[in-house]
Amino acid sequence: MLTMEHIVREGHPALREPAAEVTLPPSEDDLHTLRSMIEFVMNSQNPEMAAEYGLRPGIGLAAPQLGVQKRMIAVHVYDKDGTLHSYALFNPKIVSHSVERTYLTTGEGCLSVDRDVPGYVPRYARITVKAVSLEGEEVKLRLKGLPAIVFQHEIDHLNGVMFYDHINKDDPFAVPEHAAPLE
Ligand SMILES: O=CN(O)CCNC(=O)c1cccc(Cl)c1Cl
Ligand code: NI
Repeated sequence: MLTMEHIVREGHPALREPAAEVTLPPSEDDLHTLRSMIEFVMNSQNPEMAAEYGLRPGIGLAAPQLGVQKRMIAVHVYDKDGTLHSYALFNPKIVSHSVERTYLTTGEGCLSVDRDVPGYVPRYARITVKAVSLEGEEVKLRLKGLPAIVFQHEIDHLNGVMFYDHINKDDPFAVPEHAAPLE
C-alpha cells in the first residue's frame, strides 16, 4: 500500500513536468498504480489507517505526486449534501467549464507541499470532465462545489501546476472576480 514516503515533495521535478496520456487499455502496472492511488486516498481519510500508517488526509491524488508522469487521478470526497464522489480515472479532461468561478475560503493544501500556503485559489465553479474509469468505461462528469475544485487541483498536477500558482501574489486574499466563496 502507498504511504507518505511514496509522495514526492516540492522541488522534485515530477511536480513540474506534464504527464503523458495513458495508453488504453491500461497495462497491469497502470491499473495497479491507479488502484493503489484510490486506496491511499480512502485510507488517508480513515482515522485508524491514517494513525497506523502516519497518513496526512487527502481528498485526491495525482500520479505525478508518486513520480509517475501519467494522466491518472483519484478523488474521494463528500459534497455539501453528503454525497460521496469517488473516482479513479485515466486521462481526465475538462471539456467545458462555467464562466463563474469559486474558491475555498479555507484555501487549499497539497500532500506534496509540506507548508501552509495561505490564500484564495480561484477555480471554475462548474466543470464537465471526460475520462476513462478503472473498469475501462468512458465517463462524462458534470461537477460543482468541492468535487469540481478537487478535480481541478488534480488535473493541475497532471499539467505541472501547483495550487499556489493561482494565488494572487499581491493580495493572496483578494476575492477573485466572478467568484462565489465555498465555505
Ligand atoms: O493533490 C492532492 N493532494 O495534494 C492531496 C492533499 N490535498 C487535499 O486533499 C486538498 C485540500 C484542500 C483543497 C483541495 Cl482542492 C485538496 Cl486536493
Ligand atoms: Ni495536491
